[in-house]
Formats: sequence, C-alpha cells, structure tokens
Amino acid sequence: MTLSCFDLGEQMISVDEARQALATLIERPLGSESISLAQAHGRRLAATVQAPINVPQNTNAAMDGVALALPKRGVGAKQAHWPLAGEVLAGQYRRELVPAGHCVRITTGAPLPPGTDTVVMSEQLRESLDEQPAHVIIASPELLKHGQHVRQAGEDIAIGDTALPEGHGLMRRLWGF
Ligand SMILES: Nc1nc2c(c(=O)[nH]1)N[C@H]1C(S)=C(S)[C@@H](COP(=O)(O)OP(=O)(O)OC[C@H]3O[C@@H](n4cnc5c(N)ncnc54)[C@H](O)[C@@H]3O)O[C@H]1N2
Ligand code: MOO
Repeated sequence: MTLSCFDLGEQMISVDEARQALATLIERPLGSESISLAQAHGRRLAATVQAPINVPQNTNAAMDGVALALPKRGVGAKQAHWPLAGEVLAGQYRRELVPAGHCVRITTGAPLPPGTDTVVMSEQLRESLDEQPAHVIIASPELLKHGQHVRQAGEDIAIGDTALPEGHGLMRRLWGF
C-alpha cells in the first residue's frame, strides 16, 4: 500500500469553509467612484442603471414602404388601393394625423405618424414609390396584419426599466466608443 497525503494527518476543510476563508481575503465593501465612460472599461457598476429613455425612442418603421392608417375592422381593413397622404423619412417627424384608409411613404427608422400603425414593404406594392404615385396598390391585402413591420417605442428597453444591473461588468461595446 502506498502512503497518501491523507495519511499524514493533513487538516481537511469543506468546500464551504474554503469559500468562507477565501472571502475573508477580499477587501469589502468595495468603494465606488464617479468616472467618465471613457475610463469605465473593465470596471463594474456600483448601482443599477435605470433607462432614462425608451429604446427605441419612437414607434417606428422596420421597413421601407408605406405606413397605413389601417381601420380596425369593416370597410377598408383589407383594401388594396391606398391613397398616399405624404411621406416621412428617417430623421423626420410628421405630426399631422393620417386619416383612416390613407397611407404615407415611410423609410426604415422613421417614426410612425399619428393615425398609422402598420407598415407594408415597398416590395409588396404594385407601383414604385419613387414615381410619387397618388395611391399605392398592395399586392396581397388579405395578408395584412395590424402592427406588422413596426417597432414599438420601448420594446427593447422601456423607460424606467433596468438597463444594467448593479455589479454588471462594463465594456466599451455597451456605450459604443
Ligand atoms: N422594403 C424594405 N425595407 C427594409 C428591408 C427590406 O428588405 N425591404 N430590410 C430591412 C433591414 S433587414 C435592415 S437591416 C434595414 C437597413 O436599413 P438601414 O437604413 O439601417 O441601412 P442602409 O440602408 O444600409 O443604410 C446604412 C447607411 O449607413 C452608411 N454607413 C455604413 N457604415 C457607416 C459608418 N461607419 N458611418 C457612417 N455611415 C455609415 C451606409 O453607406 C448607408 O448609407 O432596412 C430594413 N428595411
Ligand atoms: O439586414 Mo437587417 O436583418 O435588420 O440587420
């Protein structure tokens, strides 16, 4: 029989005891300080960060095409012909109400104008929006779903929600520089 180290009267401790012993080596509580984001890479958050804004900030189009003021039900809900009431490009706001049964040209990222709630991709329209038509024709209006191709304000992070919890590791990709 070979002699093992257990036979030498070694003092064994449990995993929990070992953890506690290690914990006493860590200086606690850790301090906190306010520093700029540029210095924050590799640090940890001392406090939870609550989102001060909605992400995305506005309800906006996920596709280039038209934003419809789609009636909830009844006449017009599945209409193919849609009069164009104007346009809103990414970076712009359009504050005028779009009447039910009308649409506006929209590009990806542009906030949906009041009255609209549904987007149809340009590929699913019969005419080119570049020709500035007076109305568009949707290729398959029976497939329309309320809210399609729309990103709701706050759907990624709602205002007031936890954006990053206390203790979260900080790395440059979180703030982009
Ligand atoms: N009707 C449709 N709409 C959309 C479709 C679709 O298939 N049909 N696809 C969707 C998808 S998926 C995406 S993703 C977005 C893409 O639209 P974006 O506006 O986000 O992107 P681009 O049109 O490619 O424009 C990017 C723009 O940025 C310039 N660029 C690139 N790198 C830089 C940089 N480092 N700094 C500054 N600018 C940069 C690039 O040259 C382009 O001009 O569309 C949906 N909609
Ligand atoms: O080309 Mo996209 O799929 O939203 O990044």
